[in-house]
Amino acid sequence: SPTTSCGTRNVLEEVRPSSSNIGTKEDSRCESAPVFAAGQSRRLPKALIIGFNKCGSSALRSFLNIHPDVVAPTLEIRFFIDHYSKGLEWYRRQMPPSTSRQITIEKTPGYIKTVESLKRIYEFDPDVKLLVIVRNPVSRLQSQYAHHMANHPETRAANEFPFAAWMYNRTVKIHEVVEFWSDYASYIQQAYKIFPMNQFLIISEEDLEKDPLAVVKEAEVFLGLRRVVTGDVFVFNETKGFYCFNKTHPFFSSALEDGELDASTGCMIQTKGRPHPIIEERLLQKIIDFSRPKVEELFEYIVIVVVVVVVVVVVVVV
Ligand SMILES: Nc1ncnc2c1ncn2[C@@H]1O[C@H](COP(=O)(O)OS(=O)(=O)O)[C@@H](OP(=O)(O)O)[C@H]1O
Repeated sequence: SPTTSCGTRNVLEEVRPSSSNIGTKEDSRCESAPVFAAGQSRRLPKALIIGFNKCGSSALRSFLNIHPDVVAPTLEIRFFIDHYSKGLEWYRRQMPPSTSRQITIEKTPGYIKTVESLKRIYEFDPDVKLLVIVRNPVSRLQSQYAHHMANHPETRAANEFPFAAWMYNRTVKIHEVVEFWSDYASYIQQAYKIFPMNQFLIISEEDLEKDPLAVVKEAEVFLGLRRVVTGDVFVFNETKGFYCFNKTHPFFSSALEDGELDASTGCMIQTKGRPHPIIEERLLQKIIDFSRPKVEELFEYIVIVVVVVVVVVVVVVV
């Protein structure tokens, strides 16, 4: 392994900042004089996964990262939200090394949430490609609940906090909770006001879950990558209940750099793909009813955008 200023750790260990060392003295010392493999350096992202959390954003990053022409830091760097004042050089230093043939993709689902971070991204690179992943609001709420319970084991042990209690035990009304977690449309509209529509790829978690190959192939075209990912890269894991990487595939070695991947199974780590709670019928119907207008708004908006793009293409061609 190449030697770095941090000692004898290899290049990949050296470039994976942990949440505890981002921006710390040790981190900058390690990055001040790295020795990379021939032709490698840290490069700023050409594409960003800007939304949405609990929608499969990590699996999307990890599945794109298997492409030989893609590198991606595992951590959410949150540069355009929390670290902007540290400057672009700091941001660049958080990236893994890449060759000139590779593109860097960074994932921070919170970027889509504020106009300020979107404007900063535009200033950073008006041509940057933007990936957005959305999900059925019911599953997104179940995922958020599972996340909450995993982070509050004391309530889980007491078994006193079922999904319904989590939904109702708040200062805001349940319809507001549902609307908040189903509102993809207004954030996407907000982003469309800053970037041209052709810079977005909107993906659904359901598609990623059912057919990761189709999503990765779509992304290859969108990102201008070589079309090299084939069906044998992914394999459905019955125990996990999700598609995972085929550990015998030659591309798997690049997936191993991903800190959210379980190398022994080829699947995403345990915190990705937790069991979801069963929702009692009446509450489920309420969630569906409250979320439907938001989802319809999203679909109407996406359809309008598709029609506009088709009309523009036809006009240009004619
Ligand atoms: N292949 C594969 N493997 C594992 N998990 C998968 C996969 N595809 C999609 N998902 C779904 O990703 C959900 C987690 O979403 P995020 O990564 O966006 O969550 S986070 O916001 O970063 O915490 C996660 O939600 P939970 O099931 O609630 O854990 C998964 O349902």
